[in-house]
Amino acid sequence: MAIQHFPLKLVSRRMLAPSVGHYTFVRDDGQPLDFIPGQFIQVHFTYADGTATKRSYSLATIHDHALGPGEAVEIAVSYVPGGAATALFEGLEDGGHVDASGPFGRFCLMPQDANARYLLIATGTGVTPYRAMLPQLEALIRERGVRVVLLFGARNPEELLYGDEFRAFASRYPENFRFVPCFSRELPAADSPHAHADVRHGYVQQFLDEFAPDATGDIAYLCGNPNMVDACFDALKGYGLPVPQVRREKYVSSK
Ligand SMILES: Cc1cc2nc3c(=O)[nH]c(=O)nc-3n(C[C@H](O)[C@H](O)[C@H](O)COP(=O)(O)OP(=O)(O)OC[C@H]3O[C@@H](n4cnc5c(N)ncnc54)[C@H](O)[C@@H]3O)c2cc1C
Repeated sequence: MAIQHFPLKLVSRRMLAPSVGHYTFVRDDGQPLDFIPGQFIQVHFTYADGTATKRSYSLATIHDHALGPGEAVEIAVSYVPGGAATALFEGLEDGGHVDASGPFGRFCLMPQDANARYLLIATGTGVTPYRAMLPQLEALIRERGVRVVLLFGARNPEELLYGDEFRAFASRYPENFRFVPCFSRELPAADSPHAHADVRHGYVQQFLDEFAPDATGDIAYLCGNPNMVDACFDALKGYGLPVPQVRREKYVSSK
């Protein structure tokens, strides 16, 4: 897929969590934007001294067809205190523009994979590639009965990004899709919709053992906080998963 440079116009923004915004853009040059779920775009801007810089954002758009001109290009932006891109996104009004390029990356489901199960692991906005992948996962569940465990690390229920969507998907495919939110600080209240049997208290890497990672049947995807990605990568190697079966996307700043 050719990398392109294009303007994005902000259509709307809503808060997913106290410091995470879901931004809906459209490509504003009349061209389509195709991408493979799991890929990301880069947003280009300049620091106050005029130096050019860029930041990467995974595409969150649920991808069930190639995006035509004018169709939503969605990303989730985590606000980082003092962050340069954070300031840009916080100050952006509806109708405002950012300069973008993409799509980039290979953190994608591979058509040749014949695994029995996917272990999808994320923290924070690292869950957005898996949102984009939902239609592909649905097709794999229907076509070859693949099983999926989504281990999603958040500090508390407020930060469980797209939690309702993943829960709805899990209830549609109870035999195949397990949604396991791991709360590091605060568990949901007993009457919260997030308080289901699969909720765990702790960090995602603490719960890998429960799912018995297995080199013969599993492919793992790790996305988000670099420390989490490294910890899970080491743990999965310890279970015997070869490196090509552990795919990683670390959310590091590209200053
Ligand atoms: C492939 C890829 C995909 C990414 N996808 C997303 C995405 O979908 N959504 C998203 O929000 N981010 C994503 N990121 C991270 C994103 O590109 C930025 O790095 C992040 O938004 C911070 O940018 P900033 O300019 O606001 O902060 P910066 O100006 O880069 O950083 C300001 C300060 O905050 C620290 N910092 C930077 N990031 C974090 C953090 N996450 N937590 C705590 N402190 C931090 C820095 O070390 C620095 O001290 C992705 C990164 C990569 C490499």
